[in-house]
Amino acid sequence: MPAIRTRGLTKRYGAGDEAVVALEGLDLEVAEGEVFGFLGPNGAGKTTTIDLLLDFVRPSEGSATVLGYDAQDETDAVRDRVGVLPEGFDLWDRSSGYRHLEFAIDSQDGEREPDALLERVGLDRDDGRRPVGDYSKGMLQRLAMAMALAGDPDVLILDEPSGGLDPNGIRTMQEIVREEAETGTTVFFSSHILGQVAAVCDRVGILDDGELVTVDTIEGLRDAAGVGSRLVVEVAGEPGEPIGDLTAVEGVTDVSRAEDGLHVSYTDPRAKATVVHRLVESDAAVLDFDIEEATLEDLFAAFTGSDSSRETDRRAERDVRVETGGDGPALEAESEEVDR
Ligand SMILES: Nc1ncnc2c1ncn2[C@@H]1O[C@H](COP(=O)(O)OP(=O)(O)OP(=O)(O)O)[C@@H](O)[C@H]1O
Repeated sequence: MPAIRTRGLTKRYGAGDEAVVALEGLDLEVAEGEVFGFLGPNGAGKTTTIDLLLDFVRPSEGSATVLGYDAQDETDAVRDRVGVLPEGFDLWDRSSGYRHLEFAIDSQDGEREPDALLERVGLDRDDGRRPVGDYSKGMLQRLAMAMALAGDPDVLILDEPSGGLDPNGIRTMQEIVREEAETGTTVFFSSHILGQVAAVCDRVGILDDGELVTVDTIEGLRDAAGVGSRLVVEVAGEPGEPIGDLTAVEGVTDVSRAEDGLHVSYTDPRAKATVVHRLVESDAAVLDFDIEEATLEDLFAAFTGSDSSRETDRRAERDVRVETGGDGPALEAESEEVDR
């Protein structure tokens, strides 16, 4: 039995000429225990899909089940088993984080301890005792994650979970997703940030303008779209190795010269080491190199033909790497700002 199954799920807001088609004939299956990334730009229909799964809105057509329960007819059974971190949420400003968690645990018949949940999301005891009106955006997001976990859910639905989180917060969130998945929880992770989805998801569905464009693994998507990553190598002098020879390296798809250095595109990450090694062996001195990951925009451009802001996005990612001296979550945090 799939954890989530939709058939022809369609949602139109409004009627007649004014109608907005938020979701069009969604057929989707998410397996139990899977971490599924639901990717799409603003307005693609991600939140609408989640609202339909939880019966916050009614479909115009089609159906959905969660853990075998009908989303419209067996809503309580669905909500009892699902933990949700919604995109926008209201909390009681004067109540503490601890109180919110007590309430969330009670209302979901959970057995987890508020302090253990606070610790899990990186909020300490003192934070937990403060009114949430005093919390920063990132702290609120951490608390919302803890509330989603309060009932020990079988399905965890996260709608843009990284909003307001700093790099550490993003790392914590990713760790929680992995830990939950290890215990068999299905995670439905909605985001418009490819890097975050790629870091934790088994498979990804791309939604564009209410329609599911494709479902695949991240690697499968890159292969299918022919969108690889790029190595930018800053060299002093001319590389002795003719450019043509680098294109012969397995996994390399393209090599070109640009102002900031040699651009080597590849679909197989193992190609990087060979390329750098060959350049070092050549007469050129390798001064620096950088890896630019394919972005969500690249994948969208490949799958939907939509416009791409690849260069802006890539430059921003590179700047962050330089500032932080790191990669991974820091890069993702900045990409988020650029994307938003
Ligand atoms: N209550 C509503 N009334 C009218 N239109 C709506 C309503 N809710 C959503 N929409 C429209 O449906 C479409 C899909 O919106 P949705 O919020 O599902 O997208 P999303 O992928 O979650 O976007 P974001 O990443 O910005 O949250 C958008 O065109 C949006 O304007």
